[in-house]
Amino acid sequence: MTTAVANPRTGGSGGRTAVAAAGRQVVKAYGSGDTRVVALDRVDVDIAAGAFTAIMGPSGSGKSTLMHCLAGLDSVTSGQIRIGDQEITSLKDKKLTRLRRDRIGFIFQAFNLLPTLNAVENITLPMDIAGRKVDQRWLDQVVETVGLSGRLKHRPNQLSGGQQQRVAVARALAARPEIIFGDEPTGNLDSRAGAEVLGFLRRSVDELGQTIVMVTHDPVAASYADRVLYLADGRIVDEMLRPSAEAVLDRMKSFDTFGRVS
Ligand SMILES: Nc1ncnc2c1ncn2[C@@H]1O[C@H](COP(=O)(O)OP(=O)(O)OP(=O)(O)O)[C@@H](O)[C@H]1O
Repeated sequence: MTTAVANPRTGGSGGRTAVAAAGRQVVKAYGSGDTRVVALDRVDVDIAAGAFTAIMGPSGSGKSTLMHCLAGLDSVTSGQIRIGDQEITSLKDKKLTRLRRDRIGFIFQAFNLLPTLNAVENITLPMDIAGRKVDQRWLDQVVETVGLSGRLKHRPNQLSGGQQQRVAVARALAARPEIIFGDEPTGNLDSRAGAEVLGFLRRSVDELGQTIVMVTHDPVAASYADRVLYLADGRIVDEMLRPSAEAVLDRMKSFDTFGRVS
């Protein structure tokens, strides 16, 4: 597997690495006049296919906004967003909804499982809604990868938090989306359950070829990624390849110091 990546500052394609999603000169501003906040300030970014990318940065730096814009959950003020070869900023609502449904997976901090459905019904729900046939072999592989084989008939309230999050991970993987976006996907799990879920995400990249983008505050979570992008004040200010938790923590501290003295 390649972990080669593009340079977010130049927007280059990183050689032959396939790009799963890209932003060009993305600006996102909220409000107007005195209350105008520029959450993203001309961001150029390429997300490598088949790789695990973490987005980090201080609170309010624009992490969630960037993820929501890349995923087509939020509109941009100006600039372009591409999912694969599809430019999405010009798409009408209906087409965008369909693209999100068919090509993108989401894992949020709240698991968003339906309490009346068992684990496997929750996992296949998006495909059932989309009227897509479930690929049983793939489903078995995903369930095996996330270690849920013995829990498929359990409803969410019969599962631990970590198991529920694994159901949410399996739900995102099962539809074989081109790209999965996670917003603090392990944010409310204890460290052991969080490590398990991150291990599954890592395996899905290594063994299933999945592309994952994850927003996180946690250096340990970021260390599971191939590449960490650092945001500050709505700009990508740095990146780290093959990060270790210690190196990520050190980088965060240096930004912190910089932020306070500047
Ligand atoms: N709906 C909104 N209306 C107005 N301002 C917003 C809105 N959403 C976000 N912002 C502002 O945009 C900036 C970036 O917010 P964003 O949530 O992307 O940051 P973040 O890095 O994800 O923060 P955190 O780590 O605290 O979740 C912040 O200054 C925030 O106050």
